Formats: sequence, C-alpha cells, structure tokens
Amino acid sequence: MAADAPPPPPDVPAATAPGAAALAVAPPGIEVVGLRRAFGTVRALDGVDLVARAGAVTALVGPNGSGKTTLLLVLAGLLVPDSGQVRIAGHDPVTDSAAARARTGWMPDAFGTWDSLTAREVLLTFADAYRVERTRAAARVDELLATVHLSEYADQPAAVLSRGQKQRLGLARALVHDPQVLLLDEPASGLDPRSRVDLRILLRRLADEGRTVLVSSHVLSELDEMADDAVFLSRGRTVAGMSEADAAAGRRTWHVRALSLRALTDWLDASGVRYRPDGAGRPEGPDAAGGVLVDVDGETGAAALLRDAVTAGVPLVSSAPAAGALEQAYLALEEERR
Ligand SMILES: Nc1ncnc2c1ncn2[C@@H]1O[C@H](COP(=O)(O)OP(=O)(O)OP(=O)(O)O)[C@@H](O)[C@H]1O
Repeated sequence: MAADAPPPPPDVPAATAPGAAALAVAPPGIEVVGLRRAFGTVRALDGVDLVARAGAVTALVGPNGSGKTTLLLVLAGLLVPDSGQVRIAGHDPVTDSAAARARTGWMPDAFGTWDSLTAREVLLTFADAYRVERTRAAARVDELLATVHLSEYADQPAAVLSRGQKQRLGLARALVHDPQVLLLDEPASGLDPRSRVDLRILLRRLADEGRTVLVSSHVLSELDEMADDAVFLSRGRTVAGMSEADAAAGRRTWHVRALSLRALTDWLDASGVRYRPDGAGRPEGPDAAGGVLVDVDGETGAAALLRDAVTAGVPLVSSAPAAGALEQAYLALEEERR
C-alpha cells in the first residue's frame, strides 16, 4: 500500500471516464443519516445526521454523555447501530465491514497497548493485521515512529511509554495502513503543548492530502485552530453543523481595547453600540487604557466597527474575537437548549 497517498477506492471510476466532471468532486468521506443506538433504556444516539468532507478536518463537539464516543465506535465498525445509515468512503461498516475498516484509521480515547511488545512491534503487529505488505511495513513503521517523535523509543517495551507517548503511538497505529478516513476520539488528551502543535499540523496535512478527519475533543480552542467544519451533538442528536464560512459570518463577541477606555466607551455610547465590561476590572486613571466586549455580526461587522472607531479618532490598540468561534457557537447552543 502506498505510504504517501491513499489509494482510490475501487468503486470510484477513473477521472477520464464519461461523466468525469460530475465525479471530480470527491465523495464525502463520512455520511450518516438517522443513526440510532440505545444501551438498554439509554438512547446514546437518537437521530444523528452528519457529513464529514474528504479533505477537511471536522470537529465533533458535545457535552459529556452526548454520544460522541458511541458515534465514533459505530463509524469505526466496532458497534452495530440499531438503525440508520453509515457510509465510510462509500462503504457500510456493518454490511461491508472489510472495505470500510481498510479505509478507516481509529484512535480511541484510551489506547491500550501490549506492554511487553516494543513500540515498533506494536505497529508491525497492526500493519500485519491490516495486511500491509511485509516488505513495506518496516519502512512505514519507521516513518510513522519518526512522525510521532517516538523513534528513540522504537525498541523499548510499550510499558515504559508515558501517557502522552502512548497517545502518540496510538496515532501512529491509526495511520499504519494509510487510511482515507481518520476517526480520533480526544487525540490531544495527555499530550504536552509541543505534541499538541505537532498533532494539529499532522491532522492539517492529512486533510490537505485529501483524507477525511473527524476529531472529537472538549478543548474547543484547539479544535478551532484545526477544524474546517464542526458538528454539534446533544443528547444523542446532531443539533447543528458549522462550516468555516458560518463561523466567520455568525454573531460573535469581540474584545476591543483602547489606549483610553473612556474615549472608547464615549464613542460607543455616542454611536449607540452596546457593550459590556471585559472583566479585567476598572482602569486606574480617568484616561487609562482598557477594553470592553462588543457583539458584532461576523468579521464584516467587526471590520465596520473598527473602521468607524479609527475614523472617529478612538485610540484602538487591539481587537480580536473574545473566544473561538466553536466555543461561542457551543455556548450559544447550550443557552438555546436551557
Ligand atoms: N456500553 C454502554 N452501556 C451503557 N450505556 C452506555 C454505554 N456506552 C455509552 N453509554 C451511555 O451512552 C451515552 C453516550 O455516551 P458516550 O460515551 O457516547 O458520550 P460522549 O459524548 O463520548 O461523552 P464524554 O464526552 O463524556 O466522553 C451516555 O449516557 C452513556 O452513559
């Protein structure tokens, strides 16, 4: 299996075939319609619809118990749904499980390893299970160990790895067969700041190579930096989806700061723009620097506000979204559902 580019699924016709223009658009990596799964009386998934695009990182966001792990287990073919449809790169993980699994890389939130095997042996065992050609497997495993910065631990028993190092080994394991679709459950948990940055860069690269990346996390600021799209789950249902464009267009809170807080608030009052304190406390002098929070309509609204403030002579020093788009959308949804 090629190490640097995923093979096209066998049922995708060649780009030169008749009707190639319509097929040039990659099929969605993950499609889910009306998915349901109960555990006894608990309806863990109660009507999930989602599309995760090939070539994009999609964030899976939701409170504890909202069904994220259950959904990922169904997508990975490890849990059979009660009803609904799932397609992984066009394949049903229940009725066409071999094809779906061959295209799926799965990284669970807690990754158990066989502690007596070395990091290299763990990966070689999985490469074997995924039928990666033996002649290629060794090079592939070395490459992945380097990617997740574990080369120096390659021949150490997995038992000596720290939690974060085990997470990184889990990521390498998910990639060993060069999957088209990656399912990652809380991949950053236990990682140090450097490893989180590396993870972000790696997931971006994998998506840019045309893979589908679905990633769940509670750290919304982190997802914000890497995700193109987002799907929100609440009580087993998809409650909203959000694309990068939606995030840029939506109403958001901005933190605006000026050399003189009084000049800023006087101008906002005169312009009829509502604002609230930024929680940083009152500045000391009457003309001291300070900031406020202002709700604006997307980036266009923010640009207009800043232009007008500067034109009016307000000595602005900074302005930026007060929280990430995902965090704001998440909190707004929670608010709506109260
Ligand atoms: N094997 C199981 N048996 C019984 N109930 C389960 C099982 N797995 C999950 N559940 C229940 O299904 C619901 C969804 O759980 P799930 O683990 O999918 O949520 P989650 O969104 O991943 O939560 P978290 O953010 O806390 O990881 C919860 O109410 C949970 O208690």
